[in-house]
Amino acid sequence: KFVPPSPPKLPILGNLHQLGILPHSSLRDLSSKYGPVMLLHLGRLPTVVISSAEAARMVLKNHDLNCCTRPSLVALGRLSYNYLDISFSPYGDYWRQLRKLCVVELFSVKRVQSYRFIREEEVVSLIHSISPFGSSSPVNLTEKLFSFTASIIVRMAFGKTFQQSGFNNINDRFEEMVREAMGVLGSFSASEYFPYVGWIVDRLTGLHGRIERIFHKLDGLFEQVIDDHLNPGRTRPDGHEDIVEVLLRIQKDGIEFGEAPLTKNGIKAVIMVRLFLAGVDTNAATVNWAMAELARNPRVMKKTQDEVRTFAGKNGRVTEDEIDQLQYLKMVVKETLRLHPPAALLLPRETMSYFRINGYDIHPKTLIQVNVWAICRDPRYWQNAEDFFPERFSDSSIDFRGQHFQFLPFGGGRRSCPGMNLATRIVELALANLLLCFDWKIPLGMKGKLVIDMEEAAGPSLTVSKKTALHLVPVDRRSLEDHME
Ligand code: HEM
Repeated sequence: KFVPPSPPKLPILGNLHQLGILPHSSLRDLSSKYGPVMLLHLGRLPTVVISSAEAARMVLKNHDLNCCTRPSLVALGRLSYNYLDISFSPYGDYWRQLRKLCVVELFSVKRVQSYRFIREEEVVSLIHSISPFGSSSPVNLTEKLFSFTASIIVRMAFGKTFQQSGFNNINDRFEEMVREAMGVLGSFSASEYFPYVGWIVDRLTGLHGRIERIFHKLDGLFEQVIDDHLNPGRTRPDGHEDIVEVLLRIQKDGIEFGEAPLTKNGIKAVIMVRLFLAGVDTNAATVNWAMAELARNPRVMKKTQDEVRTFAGKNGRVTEDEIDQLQYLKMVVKETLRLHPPAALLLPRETMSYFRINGYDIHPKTLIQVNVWAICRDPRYWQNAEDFFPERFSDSSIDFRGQHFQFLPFGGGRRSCPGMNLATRIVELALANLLLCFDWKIPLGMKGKLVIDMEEAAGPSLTVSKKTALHLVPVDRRSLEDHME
């Protein structure tokens, strides 16, 4: 028997106490001692943590089929209507059908292209919201970016903004709802880890109540949206088939998902988990980290701005057509995803059958976490790994499409992210326009210094975000130019 190395564990808790407040970082430290294939016991759950590109290749390529199901975790189960969503559904016919739906319908090149006008309109609103009159006080970019990505996803999914849908009150609470949901999804639920008694702990810590509360809030919203779509007098403000419409059409066509047509809960699960919980926060966090890195790296900021201002934005805005000219900006996005992959440990997988990695036995029903955050900062693959240096991608074929195992911000294999194209379009467009329209300054901090805190937010969440909101001072280029004329 060849069991992967494990750190010493406590009775009952196993290694849970060693995860710390930033599990990806604690796991990197542990793996430097116990190796790239390490076995932890999270309560009763055996978990293999992968921390090298070679081992990631084994898991996501060579043995992808052995470990491409997802574990049935409590919070994931509730928020995905009992695993009816694509990301958390077990591997099988239902998942395969949903995955096909994503590739062919929801995130196909054509569909993503058809929502281009939404992204371009929302980027204009973002720019207006930052500086309508060229004022130069600090803005909370984190907040603005969240509203920006949320508006895009809401319009793609529902065909309308919250205001147009008559849900004015939702807009303000939406960020809170998404954060709450991401929090419970990333929480360690005791029911998972401790058989028989775990559920009592979850009730005592309030996790059970939090899951139920957030589930009902979001469920009520989606119920209203679906009813609204079923109203025969409904008009399309955006003039395009939105995602709820696509899902209702597929349901009506009676296409089988597993053994039955898509149910209403299935529709809600797809909108809930995939669009809202994965589409909003990940994109917002990426643009936010990119702006934070640029603000503290003036050389890179200037070089990116020069490129954007030379090759794009002749009409005052960068359009999606122009993005392909912006090769350096694309490297900036890659470098951001390398240092700050929003899903630091990917989404958990579970093994379905026995296999071996590096000579170690991996048994069925083992949780697999790939620490892409650690791999992306590993000096064995990256020179000056902690530095923000986009040029490292200039003469390199490395990309994030799942074939380069040292760089997997979107995962790899069968369960890799199908929203990758949409995500990169949103991120690149936002960044290009923020850099075209404004120069950015760091506000003076409490101690009179120009500093940006790059700490990661502790606590449970599926997305690694910046701990403190990013405040920057926008200097409106157009007002500067007007002033000079
Ligand atoms: C910067 C933005 C994003 C990042 C970094 C990201 C990253 C990821 C990662 C790491 C996974 C898990 C891969 C694995 O387990 O191997 C994933 C899964 C997934 N992502 Fe994304 N994602 C992003 C944006 C989006 C968007 C915008 C959508 C759609 C609106 C989306 C849809 C999905 C879906 C459906 C899955 C589940 C796939 C499955 O289990 O079969 N993602 N994503």
